[in-house]
Amino acid sequence: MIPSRISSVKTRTICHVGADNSGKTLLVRKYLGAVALNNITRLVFGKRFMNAEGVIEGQGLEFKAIVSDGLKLGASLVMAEFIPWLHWIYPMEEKAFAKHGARRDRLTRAIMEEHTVARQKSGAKQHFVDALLTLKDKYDLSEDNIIGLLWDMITAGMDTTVISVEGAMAELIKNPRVQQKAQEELDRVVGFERVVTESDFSNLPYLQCIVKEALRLHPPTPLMLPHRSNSHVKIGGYDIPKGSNVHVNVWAIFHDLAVWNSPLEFRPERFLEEDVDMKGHDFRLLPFGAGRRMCPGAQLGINLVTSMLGHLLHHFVWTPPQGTKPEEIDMSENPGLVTYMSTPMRAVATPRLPPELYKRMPYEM
Ligand code: HEM
Repeated sequence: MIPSRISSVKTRTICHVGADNSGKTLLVRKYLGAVALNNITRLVFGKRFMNAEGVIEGQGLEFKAIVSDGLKLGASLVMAEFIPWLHWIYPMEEKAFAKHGARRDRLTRAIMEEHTVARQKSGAKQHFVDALLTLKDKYDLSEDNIIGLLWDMITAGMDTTVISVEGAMAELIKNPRVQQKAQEELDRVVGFERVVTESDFSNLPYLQCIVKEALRLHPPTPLMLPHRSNSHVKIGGYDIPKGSNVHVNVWAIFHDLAVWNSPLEFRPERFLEEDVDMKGHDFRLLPFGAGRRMCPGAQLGINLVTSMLGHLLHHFVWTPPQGTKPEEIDMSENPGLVTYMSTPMRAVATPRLPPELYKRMPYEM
């Protein structure tokens, strides 16, 4: 269960892009990564590791190094698991895992201790770490359980949102008609005197369709996460022995001509014509999986992606770098458990709102 404040995070993506970058070619992923990092660490730990100038210091550097090591180690584990004879290539892996785990636990325990002291002084806060520490006795959670849960949220919530927004932005630059239609909706609903907030989402149906269409065309986890069968089953005529690792190829379903009209076309209107659920009830669109191991951060993920896209589109007109045509944007993807675009997207952001709306805003922790 995710505490309500966690599901109502505000993403000030604009603070990271800024009006002073007008006309410059930006590496969009760099800014999205900074927003995702700050969002997730605020939700989980109640901390921003990156300051207003985009500089990461102290605990933040340690945090970033741990995330990056975890991803590298995770990737090698998957390879060795699928091709057992490759195990010999990774002789140090167990030691590396133990070292990584110890480093991660040290940092997390220090942060947990800070929260325990703060809670004793001024009562419970609503960050995920506080929620878990408060529920520790009720649900018999060990410290290791809590550390595991905290890091599940971090690793699962960061790349997925960045990939979704980068894919959507690439499509919006390739399809200026869609970008303009979204901006017209934002101008109508939000106007020119304030920024988008979460309470606007229900009045922005076209923006919501863009989020769905982006997750359909560019699902961040195209094979979902691996599941292991706990008994022998037969599905669609195939025997799946007990203990098999099973991947569901949602990418194939989302691009299937038998399921979607013109599946390769980025056309958010398809979801205005037919409202397709994407939270596990309609098997045509399962970017978050389905069933009891479905993504527990689905609604949070949707809100984060909607908020980031809403801010980016409301504040800026997005075009390809000078001398590049929209159709030249490389949309190929790197294979992996999460699939980033092979070539990080570059784009030019031109401000479209009054200057005061680009100022940094104070935030509450
Ligand atoms: C657009 C964003 C996101 C997408 C597309 C996404 C997608 C997924 C998918 C496909 C799975 C595996 C489901 C399965 O295999 O059945 C998953 C699992 C998970 N997701 Fe997400 N996710 C997103 C954002 C988030 C966020 C923001 C969080 C939390 C902060 C989160 C936390 C998790 C966790 C903890 C799991 C593992 C659940 C388990 O093993 O039972 N996700 N996600």
